[in-house]
Amino acid sequence: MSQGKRVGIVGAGNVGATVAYSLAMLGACHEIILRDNKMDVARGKALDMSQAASAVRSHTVVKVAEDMSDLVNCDVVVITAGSPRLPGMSRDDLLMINAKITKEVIQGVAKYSPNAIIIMVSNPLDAMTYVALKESGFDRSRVIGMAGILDSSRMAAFIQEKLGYGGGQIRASVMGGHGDDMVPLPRYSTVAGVPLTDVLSDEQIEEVVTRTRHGGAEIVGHLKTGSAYYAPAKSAAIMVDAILKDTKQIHPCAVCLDGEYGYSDVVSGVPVMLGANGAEKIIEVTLNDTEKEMFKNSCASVQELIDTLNTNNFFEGE
Ligand SMILES: NC(=O)c1ccc[n+]([C@@H]2O[C@H](COP(=O)([O-])OP(=O)(O)OC[C@H]3O[C@@H](n4cnc5c(N)ncnc54)[C@H](O)[C@@H]3O)[C@@H](O)[C@H]2O)c1
Ligand SMILES: O=C(O)C[C@H](O)C(=O)O
Repeated sequence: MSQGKRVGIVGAGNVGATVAYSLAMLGACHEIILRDNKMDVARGKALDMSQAASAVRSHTVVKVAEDMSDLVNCDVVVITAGSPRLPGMSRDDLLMINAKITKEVIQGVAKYSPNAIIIMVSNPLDAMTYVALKESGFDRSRVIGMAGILDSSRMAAFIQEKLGYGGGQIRASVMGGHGDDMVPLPRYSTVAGVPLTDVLSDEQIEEVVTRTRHGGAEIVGHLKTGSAYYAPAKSAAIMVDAILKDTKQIHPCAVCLDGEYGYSDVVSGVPVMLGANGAEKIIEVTLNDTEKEMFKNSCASVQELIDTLNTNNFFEGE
């Protein structure tokens, strides 16, 4: 199934290189093409990874794109180009700088890999997914943002830490945008099938929810020079693998809504069925009034960023 598949990765920094490494170790595709402005860094990492793939007898080869035109006929392209935040910054502070980079690289992707499925990673994630959608002109099913798998995994890890058991058996659920007002859903979270509310107190659940919302900043605070990359990269690799293998499994992903949950023309994180055609189906789960209100606030935050781009005539001339 994965034979002959080609994955492009734009941005060979911490996240991009780790996505590439993860895919190469899985043997998820035949070729990975790394593109970064820092050509020598990309070259060095591609060589290093191809040698690691060889060590584990993986058929994946990792190459470098001299420019965007080498990113031709990719099945999936992962976009991690852009600045990460530093301590004291919010993801939204990256809006204008990363929107410019996203615009430029997406135009290249649309030109050279017109049939690709784009997985956005750069922050602020939901707004960058919106930019990628508009700049590519692709159907919304082919422009998908990575955040929900990461945020849910973080929530699961924090639940495990609180409980002291259940690792690998925890299914946590997070919807909404990838910002401080994301929507962790304890009601849809379980430990080996047992509702979270049966094993943690309300107070403990609230602590998990708050820590999940600030999970990215917690790591930025420790690293100081950038943001998380192991869990983000693995989450993106899971999406790539699901698409290449046409698994039809459901993962929380950021997509442009078109009436789902009562919203349109705004990107938010929702459960999505991933397959060979990208986001093949959006699942609408039942939210109670409190959850609906949180989802509404989260969509409003993403909408504000889109409005800022429009106010700055970012999409003008298209
Ligand atoms: N969605 C998420 O959950 C999530 C998680 C982690 C990081 N991120 C975001 O991903 C982005 C990358 O993070 P990182 O830690 O890998 O940063 P990084 O600085 O390590 O890597 C970014 C890379 O992009 C490259 N780049 C910049 N402009 C480019 C261009 N026009 N063409 C090609 N390459 C270009 C840089 O040279 C650099 O190597 C950041 O915006 C970060 O906030 C998102
Ligand atoms: O926190 C960040 O800025 C990076 C990423 O969005 C994350 O959640 O780890």
